[in-house]
Amino acid sequence: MSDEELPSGWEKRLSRSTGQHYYLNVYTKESQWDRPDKPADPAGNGKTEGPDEVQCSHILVKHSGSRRPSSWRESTITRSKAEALELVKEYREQIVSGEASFGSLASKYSDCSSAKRNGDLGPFGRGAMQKPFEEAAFALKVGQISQPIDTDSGVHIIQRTA
Ligand SMILES: Cn1nc(-c2ccccc2)cc1C(=O)N[C@H](Cc1nc2ccccc2[nH]1)C(=O)O
Repeated sequence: MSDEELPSGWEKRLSRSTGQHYYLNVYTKESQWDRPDKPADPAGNGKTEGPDEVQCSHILVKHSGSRRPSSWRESTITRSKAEALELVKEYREQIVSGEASFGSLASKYSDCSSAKRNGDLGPFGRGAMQKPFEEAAFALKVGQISQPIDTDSGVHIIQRTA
């Protein structure tokens, strides 16, 4: 079945962070990686509580096992995952204690290109980011900072800003 023949109620989207396609149920805004083989259920199963979109900033510390162990800060990132986790924990402590602001540490230390915007990723919906990041982001209240989150990109802390 070609893509034009997607079952009704589904849209094919491209994930900015993974470069993979995913499928969005236009009624419930639920997303899935697998191609749907039947029409979208308008009722859904109520899983999509909470907002359609959130806005977050993050600090990403990459490591040697990251999907792309390179960033604007370092052409070849060799730190271990354990070292990345220690750094992220230190940054979180500095932010929570008031010693430093989230944006200032993101702009200096985040291995994501969003560092140029003080870590701001802009608003995003479900299906746009790697699943562990998405789940953590959508579980945050505005202003809250996550515990360290592992994705294929590295170790993150996330602050929901809207
Ligand atoms: C998802 N995304 N948005 C931006 C971004 C947004 C606003 C302004 C500039 C860059 C960069 C990225 C991105 O994938 N960056 C990757 C690292 C990365 N991997 C992520 C996984 C989840 C969320 C954010 C993430 N950032 C990179 O620079 O190697």
